Amino acid sequence: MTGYSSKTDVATANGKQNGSGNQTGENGTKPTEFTPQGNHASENNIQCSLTSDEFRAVNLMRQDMYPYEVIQEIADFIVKGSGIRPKIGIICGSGLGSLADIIQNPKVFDYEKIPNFPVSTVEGHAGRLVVGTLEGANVMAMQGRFHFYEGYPLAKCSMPVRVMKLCGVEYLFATNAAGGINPKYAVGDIMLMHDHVNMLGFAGNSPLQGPNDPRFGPRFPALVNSYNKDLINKAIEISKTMGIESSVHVGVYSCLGGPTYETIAELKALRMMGVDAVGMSTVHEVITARHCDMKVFAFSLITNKCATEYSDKKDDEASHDEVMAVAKNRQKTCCELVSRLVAEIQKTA
Ligand SMILES: O=P(O)(O)O[C@@H]1C[C@H](O)[C@@H](CO)O1
Ligand code: HPA
Repeated sequence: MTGYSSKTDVATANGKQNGSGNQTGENGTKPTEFTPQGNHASENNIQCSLTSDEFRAVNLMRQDMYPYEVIQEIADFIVKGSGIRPKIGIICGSGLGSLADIIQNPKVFDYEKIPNFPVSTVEGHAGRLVVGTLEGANVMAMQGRFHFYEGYPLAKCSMPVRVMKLCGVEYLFATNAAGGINPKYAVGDIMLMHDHVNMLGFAGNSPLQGPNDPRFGPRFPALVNSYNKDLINKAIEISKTMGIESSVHVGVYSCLGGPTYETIAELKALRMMGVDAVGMSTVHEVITARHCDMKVFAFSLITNKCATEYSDKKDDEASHDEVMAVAKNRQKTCCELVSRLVAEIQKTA
């Protein structure tokens, strides 16, 4: 979806561009001259030619303030609807939706049916919330996450983490597909995240921007020790028992805004900064989870190798098809790692 603009460049709700401001939309509705209050269009006396429905659609997508009470309502809807108070929340990365398929006695909520919930727009993100049990533990999993490049503000991308918190979740498992920058990483390896570089944060964007509600957490949360060391160590032990320790690493992830994959110069810069894997998600979810004091475990499945030198090889180009194919190939291993770690948590509970 594009933002609204002047009359010569009208954005429509389905993302198509019309040539002039005063035509009839595809659904036969004639755009009304709609001047939203308090935005730059009205301040500069530029008329906005969206229909009121279109304006509402844009506004809904851009909405980033979710008051505590709204989050509470969503959480109540899920807890009542499932009859379960989950302890562990799982976010499935691109192509890793099968992490939710292993949940037993699942109660499934399509995102469209959850009040005030965004919808998934990316291939490999089904758009369902699955609540049930795994290894005897109550869990909820997002089969589909929200990304900044989809047009959602960061606070909206990570709003479901707060929903998890108010459902009772204490542990967040965030997973993602990522490009491997560390030359030692191979496609199909797993990187346990022990830190991140928040590139969107460098640019002044945070899911915690705006008024702080202390019922969630402090105004200025610390982020050192964000990634729970006990869980990382447990995962390393599990990888040994699975016989995959040589393809499991501990490293630093960085999130860029996407949807473009990175240039060689960007990848070189990230490597110099100590980044091992790069993606387009997770960091804002981790920030939101740490803000409300959840324990975080996160890993990247390395779905492609990132070139940090110039060459003519077509192989160097990342593609979402490749990302999805590798994730599909490695889903069994990822599921086993997650199940075993959940079992460990459940054992010590
Ligand atoms: O949701 P994740 O971070 O796993 O997905 C990655 C980043 C983009 O959404 C997509 C690019 O292929 O995969
Ligand atoms: N870059 C950014 N995001 C990604 C990549 C990548 O190479 N692979 C999977 N998600």
